[in-house]
Amino acid sequence: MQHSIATVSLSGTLPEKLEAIAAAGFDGVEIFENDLLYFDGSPRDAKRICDDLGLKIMLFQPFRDFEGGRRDKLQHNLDRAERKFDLMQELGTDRILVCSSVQPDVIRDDALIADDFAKLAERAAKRDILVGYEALAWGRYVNSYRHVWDIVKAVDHPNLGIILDSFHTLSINDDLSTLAEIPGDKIVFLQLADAPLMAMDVMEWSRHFRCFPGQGEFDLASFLGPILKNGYKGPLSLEIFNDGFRAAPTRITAADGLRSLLYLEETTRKALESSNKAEDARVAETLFAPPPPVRYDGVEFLEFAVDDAAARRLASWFDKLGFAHTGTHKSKNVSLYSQGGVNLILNAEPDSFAHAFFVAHGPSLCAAAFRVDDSRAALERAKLYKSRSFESRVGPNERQIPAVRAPDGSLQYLVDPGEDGRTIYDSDFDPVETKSPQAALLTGIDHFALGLPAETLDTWILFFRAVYGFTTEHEWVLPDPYGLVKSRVVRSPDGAIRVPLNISENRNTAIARSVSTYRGSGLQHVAFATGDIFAAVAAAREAGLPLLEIPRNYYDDLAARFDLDPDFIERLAEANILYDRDPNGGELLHVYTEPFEERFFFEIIERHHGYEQYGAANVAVRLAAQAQSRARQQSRHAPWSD
Ligand SMILES: O=C(O)c1ccc(O)c(O)c1
Ligand SMILES: [Mg+2]
Repeated sequence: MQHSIATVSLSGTLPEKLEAIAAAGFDGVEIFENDLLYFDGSPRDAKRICDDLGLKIMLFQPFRDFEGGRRDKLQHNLDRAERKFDLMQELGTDRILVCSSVQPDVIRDDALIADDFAKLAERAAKRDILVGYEALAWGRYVNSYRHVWDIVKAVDHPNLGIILDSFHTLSINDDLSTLAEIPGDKIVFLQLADAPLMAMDVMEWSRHFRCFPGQGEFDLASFLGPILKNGYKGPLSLEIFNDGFRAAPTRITAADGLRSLLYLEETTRKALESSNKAEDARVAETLFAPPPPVRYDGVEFLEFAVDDAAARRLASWFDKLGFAHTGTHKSKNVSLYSQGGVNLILNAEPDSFAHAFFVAHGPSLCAAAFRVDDSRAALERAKLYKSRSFESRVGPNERQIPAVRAPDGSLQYLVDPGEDGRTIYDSDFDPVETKSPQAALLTGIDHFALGLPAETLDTWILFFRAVYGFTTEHEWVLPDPYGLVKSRVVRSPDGAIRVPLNISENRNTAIARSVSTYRGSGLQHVAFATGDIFAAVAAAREAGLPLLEIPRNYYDDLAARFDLDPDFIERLAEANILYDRDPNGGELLHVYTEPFEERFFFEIIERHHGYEQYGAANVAVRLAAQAQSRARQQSRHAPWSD
């Protein structure tokens, strides 16, 4: 398939957009008229730039409010079209999008509208131009592709066809069955956009909330499949109106766009293959077919970028959490801390990736490692999805672990099961004789949550969905004392890996402060699983780990909300443990530490009876407790406090 994108989808000047589109690997572009109007060159200059970049100008758009107008305006509209045809000849493009009229005086007469288009098609034929008629979901009279198709059939002219746009069809839950009637050669162009499901004015929804395939909630495969089965041979073209994309870095957005089309091809291919029909299989074969996602078995380790001083400070927190120092890297200034299958790494190696990460972000999570059953296939899939791989400098006999760059440049290692029982730690670390670690109270990494700049959330969601085949849970909007935090969890299919992604549009929320501290995205917290949270809290307290104090009022409210034994509530209160219960009776007990140097904090979590969530009901009290703790510390350290 050829890939195209409308210039309106990106930030920047027209040259910047075109350069980013070419760099991302697109075959062509839709020139959106406004981008040309504000360009300080001629249409010929724009064509020259595209030619130099190897980009084909595949469509010029939009041409508005043509059909069904006042009769004394028809000649003017036809002459207006001729002017655009002149411009298109300078651009070297032969397709124009005519979107359905939104004018209140549009004449609701299909025969009259068909006659208007017959006149336009005749003029286009003289210029070897193809006119594509697109239904805007908010079109005054014509607002469905099915109505457009009726008119196109009535006109029956070789220079008039239909333009299909997934947003205008899926946003109104239009009947898709007519798609199967439209021959591929009558589809002048195909525009694709996803969107979150929203109950709002459809024009506002379209002009501000479209997103790339895989970032929203539309079933695009059910839209694209029938179109391809009918022999559409044109490009898949993204047309995205999105306020965030208008501000985001052009090249990142363009790269996301290409990745999203590959993801759409893969999901459509799978849908076609599942029908077990020969004609569907033939179409499926033309679509992007990377190796399927591998199996993800959990987080193998988390790696922190530190310097020697921060390493000492963070190591003492690990110690208080019950971790033992179990390994020293054979050739680098890297230390391993372990407990019950949980592995944490402190990387203070100079002149390394971690060091560069530390310089940029301070003490921070610079890498996560996922246990996989086939790292080679996982890496191949990632590369086919245009992700950058990473190879670290390794010493003799040390293991090269394949890694993928996450959207923020951090690393995500892909760790195969050890061969002949040797783990990556056996090959890369010298064991450290250590105190006999107490019975491990922490047994795994339940999840690790990130704080992201608000405009990058869609990029991360598409990355995890496409590159790893992860799924997303629904969005939580959570109250911070200083604004709202939005959270969406990406997770491996069986939930062995869960990564809550948190953003905030407000300036003083915990997430906003975290993004400022890290100067970009960063670790918000790590949640360790335990089978005995009370014992884990007692041990942490004994070791002097600063736990977050939860106000007494929370526990009084708990007694009102759940029929819990009063003694149990007292135990929870005494240990500052939070509690939640889901509608199925699943229970969650969890406790938080204070943040490590105003950066990330740790959570200890005990799930019961299939509880699958993350204690969203307790986020408000956690955020308030953190804000109050911070205020207390600031007042203690305030110069006027003594
Ligand atoms: O919102 C609009 O005006 C608009 C213009 C052109 C399109 O192709 C479209 O889908 C919407
Ligand atoms: Mg459109």
